[in-house]
Amino acid sequence: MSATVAPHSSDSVTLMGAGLVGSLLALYMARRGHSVDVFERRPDPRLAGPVEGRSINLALSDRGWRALEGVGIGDEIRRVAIPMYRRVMHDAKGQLTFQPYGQDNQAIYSVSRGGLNRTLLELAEAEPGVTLHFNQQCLHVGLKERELHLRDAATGQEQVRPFQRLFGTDGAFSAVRTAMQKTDRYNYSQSYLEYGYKELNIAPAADGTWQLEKNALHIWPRGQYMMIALPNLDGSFTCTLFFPYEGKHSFAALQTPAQVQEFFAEVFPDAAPLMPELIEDFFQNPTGSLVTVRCFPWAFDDDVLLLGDASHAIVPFYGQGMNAGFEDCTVLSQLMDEHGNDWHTIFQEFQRQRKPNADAMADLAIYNFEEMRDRVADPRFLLQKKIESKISAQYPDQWLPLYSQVTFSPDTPYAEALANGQRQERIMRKLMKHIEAEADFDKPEVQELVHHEMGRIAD
Ligand SMILES: Cc1cc2nc3c(=O)[nH]c(=O)nc-3n(C[C@H](O)[C@H](O)[C@H](O)COP(=O)(O)OP(=O)(O)OC[C@H]3O[C@@H](n4cnc5c(N)ncnc54)[C@H](O)[C@@H]3O)c2cc1C
Ligand SMILES: NC(=O)C1=CN([C@@H]2O[C@H](COP(=O)(O)OP(=O)(O)OC[C@H]3O[C@@H](n4cnc5c(N)ncnc54)[C@H](OP(=O)(O)O)[C@@H]3O)[C@@H](O)[C@H]2O)C=CC1
Ligand SMILES: Nc1ccccc1C(=O)C[C@H](N)C(=O)O
Repeated sequence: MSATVAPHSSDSVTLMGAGLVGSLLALYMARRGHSVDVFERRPDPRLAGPVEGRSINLALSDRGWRALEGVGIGDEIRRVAIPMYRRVMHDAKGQLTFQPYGQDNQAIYSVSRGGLNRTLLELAEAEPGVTLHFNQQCLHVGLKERELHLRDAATGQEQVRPFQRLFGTDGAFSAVRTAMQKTDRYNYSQSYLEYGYKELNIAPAADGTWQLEKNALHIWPRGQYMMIALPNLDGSFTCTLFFPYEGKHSFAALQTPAQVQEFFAEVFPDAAPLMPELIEDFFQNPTGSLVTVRCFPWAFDDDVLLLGDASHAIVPFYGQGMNAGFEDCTVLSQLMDEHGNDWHTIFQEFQRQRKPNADAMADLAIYNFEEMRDRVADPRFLLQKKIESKISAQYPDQWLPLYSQVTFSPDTPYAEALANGQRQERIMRKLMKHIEAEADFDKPEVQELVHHEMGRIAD
């Protein structure tokens, strides 16, 4: 798709945060002819090199692709993205089972966070009217005065700058949101899981190839915890251990190199030999916390709007946080097409449309953690998924699995996907009482029940 959107105006806009959403939004705004100033607390990642131990790669799916294609950069990113067609589950004996994500050619894509961010910044900076200001930490926002209080992280120098219209894309711990939280009747909640995450690494083989199936997302489901691995272009995999902070199997219980080595050899026996730097990684990489942030409103007057994690930080288990933030950019752009310079309507409509979807995605993300760490190890669950894909093949217009609605259906709002998924789950529970094997799907009583339920969905 080609670069889009005719400019409507040349308002001056300010973005706080040049992460994934901020750098994409800068491109969207610049392509509309706005002059754009972007402030970012970190140094320019194009000069600083990769930051170790911080979500190295991400799963990009259709909502994200749509937003990238909206500014004409889908193909460029696709060239460096690795398709993952299925889950591969590793049991405690190293035996494998498989679960496809969708139809034959459907995949989620592993992309480098740093690479994607750098590409977006490069493209944004090449647009006329875009100025990137790195090492600029927002200390405070004067909402009523329309002032930014910034500190230069390199020199320590502080400055106050006016803004005309501000977009808060400064992530889960947003300073722009902090300012809004101090306004009257502001709703805010944050909820931490009792789990943390640690990024580890599976090395490439000596010839630079992948030591596990390349085009898959790998899961070691262990009931109360799990490890996952996503492929990188250099033949390595980035693994993430999602693990309780406290308890028998927990970060607290693994204090010495010997304890870590022994634990991995026992519970991840096929992965441990592929992780030569396990001990260094485990003790040097930080343990990240996992938080869901909900807040409302997202707009302050017609002057300030939150997007991305700043307004809806979710736990990472569906691989949708960035995708949802990119979808924010798509929706905002559509609203700008519809309403021109009427920022009041744009901001109000944006938060009205997006808030229920962000809330639904937050719930789905928590739900997927249980599925990934526990249910995928259950043969009944995998059987249910096979039966569900048979229903979907038989009734393609009436039944799309929840995972596909979230991941491969950018026209289906998250809230609608969640509601459909809950209804489907109720039907599957009824059906599975009659099913012991895949072939049972063709039994007359099962077919009759499926037919009956489809009739009710259609009504
Ligand atoms: C372990 C993990 C795995 C994940 N995996 C996936 C995945 O597979 N797929 C997916 O879609 N999502 C995933 N996510 C979620 C994804 O990382 C986020 O949703 C996404 O990064 C949000 O983008 P953002 O631009 O809103 O925030 P960020 O990417 O965090 O960007 C915010 C930017 O603002 C800057 N900033 C912060 N505070 C200030 C300040 N005071 N002043 C100036 N600048 C500031 C930050 O330095 C940063 O550059 C994952 C998250 C985690 C933690
Ligand atoms: N939903 C979730 O569970 C999580 C989401 N994320 C998202 O992932 C993306 C990348 O994150 P990453 O680069 O690793 O970010 P970091 O974890 O490096 O966080 C960036 C900054 O946020 C502040 N911060 C970090 N953790 C906390 C906390 N628990 N409470 C208050 N402030 C905190 C710190 O600021 P300072 O140094 O000033 O204290 C830190 O330097 C971001 O989008 C973030 O929004 C990140 C972690 C968890
Ligand atoms: N990127 C992630 C990061 C952390 C945890 C999960 C993911 C996933 O993408 C999971 C995938 N959507 C799945 O359902 O198998």
